[in-house]
Amino acid sequence: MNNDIERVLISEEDIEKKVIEIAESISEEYKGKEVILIGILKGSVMFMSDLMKKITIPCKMDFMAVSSYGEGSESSGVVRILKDLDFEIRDKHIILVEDIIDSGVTLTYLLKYLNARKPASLEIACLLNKKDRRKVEVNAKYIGYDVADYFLVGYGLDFAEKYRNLPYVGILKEEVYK
Ligand SMILES: O=P(O)(O)OC[C@H]1O[C@H](OP(=O)(O)OP(=O)(O)O)[C@H](O)[C@@H]1O
Ligand SMILES: Nc1nc2[nH]cnc2c(=O)[nH]1
Repeated sequence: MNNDIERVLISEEDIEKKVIEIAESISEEYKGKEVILIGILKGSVMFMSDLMKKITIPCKMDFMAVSSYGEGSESSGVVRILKDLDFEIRDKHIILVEDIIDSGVTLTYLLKYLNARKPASLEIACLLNKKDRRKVEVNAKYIGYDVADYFLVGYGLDFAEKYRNLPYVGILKEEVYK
């Protein structure tokens, strides 16, 4: 697997430090409240579990699975819910947890969908932000790293379901996906 990586963009150690930083901010800013973290499957799984372990206030987890209509690298703008929440979120403090924001289409849709259920608050925590790729503006409260438009894998990010288990975020060699 490592042979398919052009170079490591964010090391395991750096990810760990960043996750702790974000968890500390959340623990401080939501003190006295209970938070529900909602992970968007599957890419967020590593970030979600590491983040949750470092949060020191009461915290629950739930997951959603979504897919964009029309596969391929460009999001079509339409999002389909494959798995909805188990929890009722009315009057709850919600943080959506994502591995990466790219076009912003997925999160824009989810914010609208979940806001209709009247949570007390709804924010976003994402590890990676490809802000130059945005088609729709999304305001994420917690962002790990702004990244350039490389094809990234590892720490939850896949290519054809592979590489999610790499402990770092790396740039995939072009010859692997072209
Ligand atoms: O900002 P956008 O352009 O909407 O793209 C971001 C979405 O794309 C990725 O998921 P993907 O569809 O690759 O599924 P996965 O998490 O199961 O890998 C990522 O985890 C976000 O959910
Ligand atoms: N695996 C992966 N998924 C993405 N979705 C948007 N950008 C990326 C990326 O660089 N890698």
